[in-house]
Amino acid sequence: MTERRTGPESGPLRLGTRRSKLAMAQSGQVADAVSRVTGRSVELVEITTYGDISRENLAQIGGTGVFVTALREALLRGEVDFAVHSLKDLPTAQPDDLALAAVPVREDARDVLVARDGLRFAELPDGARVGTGSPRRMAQLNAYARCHGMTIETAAIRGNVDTRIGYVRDGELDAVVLAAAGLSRIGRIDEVTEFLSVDMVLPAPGQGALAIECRAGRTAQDAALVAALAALDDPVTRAAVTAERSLLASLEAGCSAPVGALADLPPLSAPLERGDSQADGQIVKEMRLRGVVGTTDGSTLVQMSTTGPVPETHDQAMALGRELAAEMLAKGAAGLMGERAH
Ligand SMILES: NCc1[nH]cc(CCC(=O)O)c1CC(=O)O
Repeated sequence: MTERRTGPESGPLRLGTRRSKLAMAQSGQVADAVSRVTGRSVELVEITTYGDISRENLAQIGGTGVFVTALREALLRGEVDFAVHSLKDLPTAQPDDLALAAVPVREDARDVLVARDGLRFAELPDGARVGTGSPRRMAQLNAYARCHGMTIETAAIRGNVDTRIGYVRDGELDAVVLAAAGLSRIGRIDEVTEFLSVDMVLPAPGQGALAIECRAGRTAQDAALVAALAALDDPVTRAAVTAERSLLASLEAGCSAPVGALADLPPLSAPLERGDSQADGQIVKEMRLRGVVGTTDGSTLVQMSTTGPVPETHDQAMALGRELAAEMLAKGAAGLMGERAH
């Protein structure tokens, strides 16, 4: 932009961000991308959220939205122009006055193990203490352990990524489980001792994806920003995370419930491209949605998947999630979520 004007439409865009190292890293990356597509400079505005100051266990404070509410309030008060969230931390219901302007290309969605002595999960000794505060991770790790004759003890931890890895470095725990995307964004991906296969641990709905949120276009300026940010949207990632979150919402589970979900383009037989299949001579892109619900002790898991054409609209993506949820509920999924804290 060469023309200089005064007023909010020409000054720097203000990006509301949490202060954690992970939030600052992902906000910094998005800030660069936003300046590239809008031609405007982006200024980071630090905001403290309840999730950052509370010492309570996430499951106890309710999970959904603790990291997000303060950022949204700053948006609605007009103190910032947009915010970047880890998509997995967003409540499934989208408020009318805010727009999910872009879901950029997803990073590695997997969970990873950071263990002492370079150990993989299957190499952990009996009684190993594995840190994770996530009922979803506990359920799937405990189920894997039971299946393979291992005994592990899960320890509910929380805190930022550095703090969690610290429990392994100082010998308090044998291993911790984290999201690959988080480690990669703060430059600590080299410390991973195993990338956990999604057949072993399905990630949280939306894991590895970011959400760029701004005010819904009530004013011309807001509408212009929504339109400009759309350049950073990846339709396949958006369809995948929409289906995953629809599954979560249809299971009526909060983000701290033991629900894993992943939608991707499944590999099919050569010579077709990844994610393609042939029907009546036509190439049809397919998306596979996998879901899991379990008890945290891993004694019962309901794990199912469904495949359909890659959703082209929001409603189609929502339908994919709803359909899988209905099948999972028919197999008893609801009874496994009774451990929710609220
Ligand atoms: N629950 C906290 C949180 N929110 C997003 C990430 C990582 C980044 C992502 O999943 O996109 C993490 C840390 C973790 O689960 O290890």
